[in-house]
Amino acid sequence: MKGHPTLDERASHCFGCGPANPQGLHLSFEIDTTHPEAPTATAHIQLTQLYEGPPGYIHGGIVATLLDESMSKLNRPLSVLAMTRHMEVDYLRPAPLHQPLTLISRHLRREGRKLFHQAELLDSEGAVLARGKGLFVVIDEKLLARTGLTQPQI
Ligand SMILES: CCCCCCCCCC(=O)SCCNC(=O)CCNC(=O)[C@H](O)C(C)(C)COP(=O)(O)OP(=O)(O)OC[C@H]1O[C@@H](n2cnc3c(N)ncnc32)[C@H](O)[C@@H]1OP(=O)(O)O
Repeated sequence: MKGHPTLDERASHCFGCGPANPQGLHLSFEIDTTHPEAPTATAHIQLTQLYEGPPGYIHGGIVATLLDESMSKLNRPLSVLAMTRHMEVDYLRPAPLHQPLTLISRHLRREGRKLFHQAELLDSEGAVLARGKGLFVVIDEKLLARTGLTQPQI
């Protein structure tokens, strides 16, 4: 795969976390590996009207994106490359724009190639606004190669 960019080199336009995407969310996560088998990822966010769905609130698709991105950040500390295979979202309360919110994900369990994660979007009082559960499937070098990428250092 010499000559092909690594995944990290191509990830800078990721809508969720890529610094080079001017229209992206620019999410930045703190990863806690105090318990290496159960890492967590936390981001502090505050979204503008660009992401509005119902008046004053975050669009539901963006809420799903936040949860998905948050869960995806658990894969590297688990030393795997994995993609979302399935996710479900509980929209518990409308998520407000212009207010500080917290995004927290945690790894639940692994069954072979299947990683089960969970993520929550919380308001400043700690109330859960949305909860996602995700199945991420570990991908191999062959799939990565089909996308023209090479393995990053993990
Ligand atoms: C490269 C890393 C990039 C990181 C960027 C992160 C961005 C944020 C995260 C994302 O949004 S990723 C983008 C959205 N996801 C995708 O585009 C993935 C598209 N799907 C695929 O490419 C393939 O489906 C995938 C590589 C994930 C898996 O394909 P496979 O053919 O290797 O696996 P398969 O579909 O057979 O499913 C694997 C296992 O999951 C099981 N499974 C599927 N759906 C299930 C379900 N709903 N519940 C429980 N198990 C389920 C399935 O039965 C099977 O179980 P077994 O291995 O035990 O046989």
